Amino acid sequence: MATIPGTYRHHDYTIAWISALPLEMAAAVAMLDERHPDLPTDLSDNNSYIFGSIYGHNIVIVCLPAGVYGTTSAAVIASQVQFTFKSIRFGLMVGIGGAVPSQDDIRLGDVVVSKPTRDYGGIVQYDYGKTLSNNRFERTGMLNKPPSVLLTAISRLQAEHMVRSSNIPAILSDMVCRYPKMKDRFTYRGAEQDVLFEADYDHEDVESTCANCNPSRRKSRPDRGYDVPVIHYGLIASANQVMKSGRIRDQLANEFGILCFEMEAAGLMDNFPCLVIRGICDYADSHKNKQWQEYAAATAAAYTKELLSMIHTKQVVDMPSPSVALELAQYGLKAPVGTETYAGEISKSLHIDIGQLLERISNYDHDKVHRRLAYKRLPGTTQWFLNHATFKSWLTGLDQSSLWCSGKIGSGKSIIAASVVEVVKYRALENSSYHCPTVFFYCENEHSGSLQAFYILASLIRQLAQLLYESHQSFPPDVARELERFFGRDRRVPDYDDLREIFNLLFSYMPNTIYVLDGLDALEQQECQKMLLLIRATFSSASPPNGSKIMLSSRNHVPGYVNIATFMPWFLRISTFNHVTQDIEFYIKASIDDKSMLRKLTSDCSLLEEVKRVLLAEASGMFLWVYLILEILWSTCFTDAEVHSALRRLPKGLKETYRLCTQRISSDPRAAKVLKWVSFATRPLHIEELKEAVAFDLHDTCWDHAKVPQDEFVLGCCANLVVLDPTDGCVRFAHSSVKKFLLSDRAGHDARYLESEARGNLESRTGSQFSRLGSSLASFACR
Ligand SMILES: Nc1ncnc2c1ncn2[C@@H]1O[C@H](COP(=O)(O)OP(=O)(O)OP(=O)(O)O)[C@@H](O)[C@H]1O
Repeated sequence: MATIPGTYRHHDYTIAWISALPLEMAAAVAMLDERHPDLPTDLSDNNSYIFGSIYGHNIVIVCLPAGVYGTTSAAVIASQVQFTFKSIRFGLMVGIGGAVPSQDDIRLGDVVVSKPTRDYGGIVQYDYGKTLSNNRFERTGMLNKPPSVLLTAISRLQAEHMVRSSNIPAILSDMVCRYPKMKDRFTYRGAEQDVLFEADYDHEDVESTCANCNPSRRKSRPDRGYDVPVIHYGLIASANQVMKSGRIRDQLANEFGILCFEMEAAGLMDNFPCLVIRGICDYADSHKNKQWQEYAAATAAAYTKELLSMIHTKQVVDMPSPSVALELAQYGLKAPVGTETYAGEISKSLHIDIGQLLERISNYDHDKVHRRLAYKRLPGTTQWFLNHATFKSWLTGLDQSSLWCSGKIGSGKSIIAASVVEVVKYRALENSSYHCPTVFFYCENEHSGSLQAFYILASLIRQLAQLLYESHQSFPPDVARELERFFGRDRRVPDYDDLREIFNLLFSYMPNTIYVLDGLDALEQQECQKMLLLIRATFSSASPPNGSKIMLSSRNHVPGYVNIATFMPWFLRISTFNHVTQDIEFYIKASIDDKSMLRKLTSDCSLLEEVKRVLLAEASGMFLWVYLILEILWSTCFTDAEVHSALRRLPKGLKETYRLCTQRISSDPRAAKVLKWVSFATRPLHIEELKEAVAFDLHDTCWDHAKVPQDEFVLGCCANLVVLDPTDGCVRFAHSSVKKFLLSDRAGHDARYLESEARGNLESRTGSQFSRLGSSLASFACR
């Protein structure tokens, strides 16, 4: 439900972030996108809380009382948190821990995340059990696993990190930018300060640092060559005692396969669905000291933030609350998803469940598209737009209802639109906490019909109906009547005019709503005109009707009109032209840093600076061009001379660049296959589906696993024209213009990429009897 500024209540908070030490709490606070005002707590709740949000999740941060650590203290905290915040769905125990270096190549500053194994739920309470007569100690009991929403997010993030580097460095530099005071203590300490001694060599002098320890007893480990923290997934040991012995550490680690030691998790796991994340600050031996604690707390917090970006707020809200979940778990039951949001019938006059009703209005997953675009944004970019005086006056002013963001192809307008949606729907603008109901649509040719006015309007109606229902738990009678007529028992098939009327009705019941529509230029002329006429009729003057506002983003020209400003002159306008240069510069630098982790383009720093300079000068405002050129440079240049030569012959504009990409891949028949499948499947294919589709031909009659290519091949063979979408694991074109280019420029590339042939191929394939492809292939046919 949308939250009005300054009115967060206890029940708005769904995630508890638990820290054991103030320095861990500080790292947690530094991760907040937005800090919320304090809330009063019950007299019986002695905790002190800090409130805020990350990626739209409302989070309460709590710290154990000063000097009181351990499992018992954590258990008490957990029960108080649950008492005060009834909507908390799970906890994140985030802080520092001691590593077991023998289990994995774990270094100080790395992060260990608790992950269940066959025998344990992720945490091993090694001091819990019974002493047997022969003086042996038998560990008993298995602590609960983290909730599945977190385990799924972990898997997704693990997969992500296999294809791209983690966002932790970016999150940490953002932290230092926002909180310069943290720079001294919460940043990387240096590889030379990361010293590991042999497990059986004890610290020489209890009072001092390792200055007196024998350097010859240091374990030599290869230089990693990078300082980005590595994430390790596995078992974490928890007990009420500090682990300060290399020998016992390794003994326990060998017994359980433990990666890390800490002291609180065991107190939480059985009372509270929880995930434990530990930044490594020492090696749990007698040399243990505090030098790395702050940085380790920061890396664990940054990982947690990245993990939260993998989880949608609705997934959390739809989880049963821990008390319900624990109760149901005792009976081996699971709570039905979404019961809290959509309980029962929508009103007496309606005869279907609200969820079913919304699905009937539109089954388009607008939120998923949003997540994908928001995810693409490089942190730190699009800020120029959000800080633009015109944007601010549109968002907060009383006399401006309409804004148009215009710009050329690939200049980042969709990403800007997604940033605006993030700001107004899921978080608040820095220092202004502006939150309001938000309805949005990104025009993408992802599903058949999705570029039609009817389809867009249906999605807007669905979102408005959902917002209205969530705020009142029922519909006004006239709305209920209309919804019943078309989407309830009567199910009359609506035409565009019917939808327009329903939209107008809902619009009038939803004041102060923000509408964001991106990419109307992708529509055919007639469809675009329908949408623009509707927008003009609804937002017919500068001042906002019922306080609602609209932001359109599109290319400069829209089908049927010279541009939006000539059709609706009262629209405020912000052009990306000239404004995105700084973002593009940042994007070039970040992309080069990213790519250099895998392979350095050159070791000549001045040449690398030259690459950056030329790219910035030639990009002419297009992120997309930069993205493609970087791939070309990295996959075709292996000497400095080749880099110099490539820089002199850079393709101008997107068309020339696409042509170069397709020329490079045209000799590879498998690349043509990938392009065909990505083009003509009626829905985006999951990478696993695509790999299978590419693996087999029409003459194949049985499944042969050995033919299935690797992910890297499928993604790498098309010169970055297709990309893996980490939010759903599907493979899509890097941009909608790629498909248009491929279809329009057939003469310029491989003739195998012909629609008719692709159709025939796919149609025959869906009819064949692959054992594994089965249902997935049958579910999409050709357009
Ligand atoms: N702020 C950003 N951070 C990271 N990547 C970006 C950013 N802006 C743009 N990009 C990259 O450039 C691509 C093109 O951006 P986007 O789709 O937003 O352009 P557009 O202006 O909406 O294009 P079109 O006119 O075709 O709709 C994106 O898919 C993304 O890969």
